[in-house]
Amino acid sequence: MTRIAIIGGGPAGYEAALVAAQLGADVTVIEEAGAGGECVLSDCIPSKTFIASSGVVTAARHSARLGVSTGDITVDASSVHSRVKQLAVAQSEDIHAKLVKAGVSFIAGRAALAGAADGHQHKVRVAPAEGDPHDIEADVVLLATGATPRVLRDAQPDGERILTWRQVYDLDELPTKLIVVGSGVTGAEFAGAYQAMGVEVTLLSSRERVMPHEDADAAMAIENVFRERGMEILPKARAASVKRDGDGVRVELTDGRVLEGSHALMTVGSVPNTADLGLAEAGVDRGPGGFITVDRVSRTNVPGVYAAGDVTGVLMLASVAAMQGRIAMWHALGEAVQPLRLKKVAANVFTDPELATVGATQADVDSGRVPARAVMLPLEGNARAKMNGDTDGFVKLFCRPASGLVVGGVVVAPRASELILPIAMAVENHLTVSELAQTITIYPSLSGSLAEAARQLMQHEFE
Ligand SMILES: Cc1cc2nc3c(=O)[nH]c(=O)nc-3n(C[C@H](O)[C@H](O)[C@H](O)COP(=O)(O)OP(=O)(O)OC[C@H]3O[C@@H](n4cnc5c(N)ncnc54)[C@H](O)[C@@H]3O)c2cc1C
Ligand SMILES: NC(=O)c1ccc[n+]([C@@H]2O[C@H](COP(=O)([O-])OP(=O)(O)OC[C@H]3O[C@@H](n4cnc5c(N)ncnc54)[C@H](O)[C@@H]3O)[C@@H](O)[C@H]2O)c1
Repeated sequence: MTRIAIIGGGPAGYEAALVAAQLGADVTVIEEAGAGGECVLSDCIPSKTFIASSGVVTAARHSARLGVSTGDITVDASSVHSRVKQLAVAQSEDIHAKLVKAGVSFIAGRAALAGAADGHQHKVRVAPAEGDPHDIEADVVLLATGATPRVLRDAQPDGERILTWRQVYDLDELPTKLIVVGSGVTGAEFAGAYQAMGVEVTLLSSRERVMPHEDADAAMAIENVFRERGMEILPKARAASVKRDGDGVRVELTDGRVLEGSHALMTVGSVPNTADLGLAEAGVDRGPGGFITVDRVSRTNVPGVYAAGDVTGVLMLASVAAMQGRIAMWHALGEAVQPLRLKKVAANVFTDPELATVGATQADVDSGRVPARAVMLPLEGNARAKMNGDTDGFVKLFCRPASGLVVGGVVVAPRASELILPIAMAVENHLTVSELAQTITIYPSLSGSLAEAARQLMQHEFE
């Protein structure tokens, strides 16, 4: 029986463990924080639970537009935070139970590679939360240790006023004036959620616009909604330092500007968890930013040692982490396996409205990397969007110029995370715009705009 040791029990680690157990391997997962990892306990699940509460506030605030008055809206921060924490713990317990049921040995504690491999044998040093440190032997090791919020030298989080996204749920009350430092996906999601909850928010964007890695039209659409709702967004604003100042914070920008707020939320990216993992001693290579270098079947340079998830920095999404972990196990256990394909990964930003993408991007098309035609339809023309009072957003579809094959799309809309699936399926299954257009959609529905975009792209074929 192949012995597999998995260090880290987030989506990369636990999904790998389930696949390996299903294939009859002897699997041990060593995890420090709890089953499900930081994804479940402090990052993805808690932030989306928090955002679910903020969405209720937004709906209530906008209800008057639909002729419904709800009276005063109050947010009880401790109830919101305890719901966030309870849901995360419950999810972690579910995952733990699933692992145990699958026959996986789960050790709460830390682990590291214990030196170079002896032939095909790897040693993993385990420091359990309870009990004595010991070594276990494994034929295959998966490193799935995730990443940690990046800390700027002059902006040390104190857990009270200067916060990482993992610390916000410990506050007794919501901030009164929050400065969000960093406008990547994490910064944008939290800035939007806090603003919805009635917090005065200033969002610092080190670039020209928020979410510089996302579709420019989509990011600008979200930025416009944020501004309309009263958020202050400072472009080209890079924080040089964030200091505690009495009952508040003082943020100094690199251009000398100074901002004051009640709290600062640091969302300036993540660094891989590779410290004390024994990588150098075991000869495992790391690349730029310290991320573990892997190929498309999750192999490191050391035979028998795989890595998956945020610690590889490939694409920091739970879905990708899970797939990298599964691929590692399929490969290690001799199953037929398709190398990781990043071009077809659907992703979603949980702002209001949401921003979902899949496949080719506008940047691919503009640069000529992907020859494609595009159509963008604002939701202002969609009957259902008008009824719901949700017209901020659009759908955008890309297809091959001659064949009409759907190669990608962008949706900015309420629940774009659900609306992206038809485009993702079209991209995955090589459907054409004609095939998409000939699908009868619900009337009235937001998905009707997808079919309409496809119809418009069909028309171009004949021009
Ligand atoms: C605020 C936020 C929101 C996000 N929202 C989404 C989202 O909506 N959708 C999405 O797809 N992705 C989202 N992501 C990204 C997603 O959370 C990560 O891509 C995912 O957590 C990666 O999984 P992982 O298994 O690599 O790492 P993790 O989930 O971080 O798990 C790794 C685990 O390894 C443990 N560990 C580290 N070192 C050791 C050691 N030496 N021994 C034992 N255990 C160790 C850690 O404690 C951790 O629990 C979000 C990220 C952030 C920051
Ligand atoms: N919904 C989701 O799926 C979701 C949610 C959150 C995060 N994630 C993933 O996590 C990964 C990381 O995203 P992220 O937003 O945490 O990090 P990021 O690295 O993408 O963004 C951090 C931003 O902070 C800026 N920054 C850095 N130093 C700064 C300073 N001193 N002052 C002002 N700005 C500064 C950077 O320029 C960058 O734009 C992404 O790959 C993302 O997809 C996914």
